[in-house]
Amino acid sequence: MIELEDARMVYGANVALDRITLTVAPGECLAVIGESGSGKSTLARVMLGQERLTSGTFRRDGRTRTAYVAQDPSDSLNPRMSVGRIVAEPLGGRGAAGEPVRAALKAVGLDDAVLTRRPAALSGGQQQRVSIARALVARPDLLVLDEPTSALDPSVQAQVLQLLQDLRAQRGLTSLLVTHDLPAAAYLADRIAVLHRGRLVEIGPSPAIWNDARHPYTRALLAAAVGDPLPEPDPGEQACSLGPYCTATSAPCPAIETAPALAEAGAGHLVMPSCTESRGVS
Ligand SMILES: Nc1ncnc2c1ncn2[C@@H]1O[C@H](COP(=O)(O)OP(=O)(O)OP(=O)(O)O)[C@@H](O)[C@H]1O
Repeated sequence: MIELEDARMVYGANVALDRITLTVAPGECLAVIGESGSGKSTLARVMLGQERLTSGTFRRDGRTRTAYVAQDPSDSLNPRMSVGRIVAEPLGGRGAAGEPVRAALKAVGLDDAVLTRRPAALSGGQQQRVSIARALVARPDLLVLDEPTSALDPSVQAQVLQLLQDLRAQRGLTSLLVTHDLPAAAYLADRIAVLHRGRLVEIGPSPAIWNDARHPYTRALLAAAVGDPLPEPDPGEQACSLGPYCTATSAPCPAIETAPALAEAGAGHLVMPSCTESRGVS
């Protein structure tokens, strides 16, 4: 179990994470979605143990092995190294043509012919498969995927998502998927956490978020994902400034600043209160 409790990360005047409480259960894929600047990458770095929280608690077993798949394989793969050496990196660079490397390549659908090739000789989809093989080779306990398909052609994105889904099923991987791609999150993840300006505004099982999103910000993300116009605000349910239709006169909406943090509860579907609820207006 990996847990964040009341986590805050502050960089100067920027609050990247604000009172985040959530868990990732063994074998679970938790997706974290939100726009650019919402705090997703910061959360990923904390989960990888690369950064310490400003306040709050991060708990995971000290022996947890983590691995990371970056957004753009052309940036993350060393162009001067062979595929075999790249995949062997987490093993200390040993065994570039050894069995673990071959097995990792096989698991991502690549054969031994790629072992001696340089990344530039491969397609974008094959390069991302190489970075997934590198992440898997040392059998991590937690895999962090940062926008793993967004640098790929749309036709290849579906194949890589399918691969990740197959790997989850075969290996029972525990993973954190960071993305702004809500359909990808709904496809791959068991649960989705929605971040806005560092705050957790909604969290729940993927089908609940996809079919029954409650927070106006999540609804706006969904509408954008499927190319619909933004949903009309419901006058009976006033949004907060985190949604597109808050009528608060100051931004960010003071109601949101003081809204209680969501205390994530297992498989439950939790939503940050709207403005009116937060202000106690009936
Ligand atoms: N090292 C840092 N120093 C200063 N500010 C930072 C740092 N890292 C993140 N931030 C700020 O924290 C906030 C959250 O950034 P973060 O990169 O986590 O968001 P994100 O959702 O991952 O965005 P993107 O999708 O663009 O990567 C932003 O306001 C960002 O400018």
